[in-house]
Amino acid sequence: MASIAAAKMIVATTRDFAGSLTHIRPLTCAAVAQRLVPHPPDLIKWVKREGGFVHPSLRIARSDDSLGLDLVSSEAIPKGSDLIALPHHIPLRFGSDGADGSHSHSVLLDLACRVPDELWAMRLGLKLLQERAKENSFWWPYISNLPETYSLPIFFSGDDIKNLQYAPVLHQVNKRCRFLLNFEKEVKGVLESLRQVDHPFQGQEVDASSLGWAMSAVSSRAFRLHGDKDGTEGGIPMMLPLIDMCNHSFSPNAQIVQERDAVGKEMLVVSKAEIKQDSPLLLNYGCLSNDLFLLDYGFVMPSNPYDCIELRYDSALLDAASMAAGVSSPNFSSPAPWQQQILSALHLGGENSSLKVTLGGTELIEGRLLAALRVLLSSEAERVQKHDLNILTSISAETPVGISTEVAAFRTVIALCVIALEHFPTKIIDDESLLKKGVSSSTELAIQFRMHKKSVIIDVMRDLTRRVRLLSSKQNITSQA
Ligand SMILES: C[S@@+](CC[C@H](N)C(=O)[O-])C[C@H]1O[C@@H](n2cnc3c(N)ncnc32)[C@H](O)[C@@H]1O
Repeated sequence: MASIAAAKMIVATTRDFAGSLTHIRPLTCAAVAQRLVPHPPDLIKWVKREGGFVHPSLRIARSDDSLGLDLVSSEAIPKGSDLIALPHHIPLRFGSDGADGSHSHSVLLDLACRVPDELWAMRLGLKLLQERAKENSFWWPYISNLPETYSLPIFFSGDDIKNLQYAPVLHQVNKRCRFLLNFEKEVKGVLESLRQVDHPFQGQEVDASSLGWAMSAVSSRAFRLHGDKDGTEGGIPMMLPLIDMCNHSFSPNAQIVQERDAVGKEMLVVSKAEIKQDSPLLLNYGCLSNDLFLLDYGFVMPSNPYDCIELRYDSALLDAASMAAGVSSPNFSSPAPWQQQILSALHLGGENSSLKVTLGGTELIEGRLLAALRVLLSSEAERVQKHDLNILTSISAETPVGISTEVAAFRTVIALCVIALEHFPTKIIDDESLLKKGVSSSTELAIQFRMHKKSVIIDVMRDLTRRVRLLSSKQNITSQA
């Protein structure tokens, strides 16, 4: 696969690049938590010098849980306290300090326009690379404190990409690697004919590894907050120096708020619970699946309530699963016209269909899949048609088309889970013994990722088995009465 070769190439050249754009000090040692330079300037002092506020008991420290660096409080801080305030000129945005009408800025804009929307991090990454290359960049005290390398899967070896064992994420990794290789060519094509004065990267070479570094720095650290014109530009990505030293938790003790001051927006971090002495400040990066945590941030969350597995709605697969579950003559492949109509309304058939469905996460069974199962496993058109889609898609709507159809639907999903588990080349027990043997950090991350995916499937099976038992006993009581 070209993409895996790309990933290997990126791994091989990341360090070379880190040296090539470091104009202030050479990369002779990466001992200080592998930051871009060995002894970067004090970020807290820089923020204060620039007019920001940093709570006096905060300091940057090496995380106790090996999560890189974090921000720790040396004393207890009450709930509702201001912790950090960044004046509007400190965040690094695509437009910051660059909309100067210069040719180099329009070259940067032209390159940014070639990046697909879904890879928005690369756009801000171009700005970050520009500032990294610029001598006397205002943001150098921040940039020099960024990690030198990232644990995102685009930097994994080919074997570790395969070790993920999960097709939707393998697909995404390959897509991103392919993009970086193609974009390298495009960027080189644009830059080769430029005069030094128009060159957005001060004449320095940019390749797939430097682009990958910048894209990863942004995807793992940028926050998508409102722009200057409230509401109209929601979700503008910005890098927030110092604030981005906070690690992630689903039970955060701090949150970001934006406040308007005389000159623009101020970014504030306030405590949303008491910060205990010697505890890290924790922000919630979002209610994300492990796919996104891995692809964008390079870590996975154990017992992640938002993690799920993706499946394709495939009638032949559903027929097979249903038969394996003991459902007699399922007709997913040959729905009646009234069933076909509901499938179209669910976008699981006909034009504009979107066949990706999920299991696990907060929904247990994606509503569209549940509705399709309820509809296709029932032969009672009238009974089904009297419900609207809100009811048919809701797992908390109790057996809207009857207990036996509900049981058949849940059994079919359990069989789907068995099929999904069989697709993984290893079992959790094999993964555990691999981890015990000791493996590289990227192999460990890949193995943890696939173990969590398998746990999601097993949890769905457990939950549905419990529901089937409950429904079956209800059915027995009703038939005995
Ligand atoms: C915004 S930065 C936080 C500061 C970072 N620890 C550092 O050393 O610069 C996000 C990165 O921190 C790490 N991280 C944050 N929260 C984590 C968590 N809950 N588990 C594992 N790694 C985490 C990941 O490497 C992630 O890409």
